[in-house]
Amino acid sequence: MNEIDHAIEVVGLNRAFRGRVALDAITLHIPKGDVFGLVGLNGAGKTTLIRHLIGSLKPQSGTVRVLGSDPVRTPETTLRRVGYMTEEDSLPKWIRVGELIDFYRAIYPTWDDQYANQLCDMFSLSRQTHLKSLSKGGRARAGLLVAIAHRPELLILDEPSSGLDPIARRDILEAVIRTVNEDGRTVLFSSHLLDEVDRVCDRVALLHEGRLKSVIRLGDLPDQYVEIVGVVDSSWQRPAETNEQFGWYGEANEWSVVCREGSPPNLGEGFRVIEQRPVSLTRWFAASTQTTLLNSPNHQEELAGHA
Ligand SMILES: Nc1ncnc2c1ncn2[C@@H]1O[C@H](COP(=O)(O)OP(=O)(O)OP(=O)(O)O)[C@@H](O)[C@H]1O
Repeated sequence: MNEIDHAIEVVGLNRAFRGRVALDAITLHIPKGDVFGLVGLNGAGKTTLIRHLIGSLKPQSGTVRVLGSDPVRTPETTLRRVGYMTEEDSLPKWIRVGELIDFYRAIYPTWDDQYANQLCDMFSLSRQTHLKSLSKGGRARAGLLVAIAHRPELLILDEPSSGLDPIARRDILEAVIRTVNEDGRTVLFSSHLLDEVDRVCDRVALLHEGRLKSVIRLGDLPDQYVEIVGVVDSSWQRPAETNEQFGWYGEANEWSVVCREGSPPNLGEGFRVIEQRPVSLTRWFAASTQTTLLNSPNHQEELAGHA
């Protein structure tokens, strides 16, 4: 693919904070028109990557192109074509919804008044309401409104669901899908809520400890991976993890492992297969980040949090 086909092109991006690596040689191409998910455990580097995309961090090495341009060198022209919403409740609380809309309207030449009004109705927002009198979820809706009412070519959502109830989350997802469906726009969606990611994304990138561990097309997950579940006897020793077979998970005498389809698994002596099942995004995520999960005393809670 050439440059024109990608909304985001990151090549060899490195970033360290005070000598500590946060992004390690990230190379990632996100095709135009995709709804693209970014997942990873806390501290994996998702927000740091996104901050490079919106030009708030300059690459220490490597290159970042957003809609074909460098967001650090040409922020005005690049960022006008981008919508961005962060997990932080960062909008000024003293402002009214209407004033917030007028402010963003002045920035973006492509602002769509009719669409903004529709979004106000959809998100039950009144222009007169002060942001401080809205709930956290209400302010998140206002943040989403001003991120998408200029119909950006690329919408970047960093944990847009934090603080939202499930109904509000659905609103956000529907708005995301609507935005994308129009004219092949691109969405980059960072989230810990894997069921949401599963529902809306075409492709998912997994960041792990600052590295890009995998990029998968969600539709390919059932064809590419299988989970093998079995019971083990006392002689069984857990085989080493490989690129083809990873994410051993279990306790006592019942264990499972995620395997790439087509590669014969090495399950070890004393493992009796009781089931083969498709791999869910949550299980794939847990398997791919297994080192951390197994090492963490709270790995069950982490799994539950990502379910
Ligand atoms: N401004 C900063 N100064 C120092 N360290 C930072 C800074 N920003 C991020 N980091 C570190 O970089 C690493 C990646 O952080 P980042 O916020 O990108 O992770 P994340 O995947 O977005 O995490 P979360 O899911 O918790 O939001 C972490 O170790 C974090 O502590």
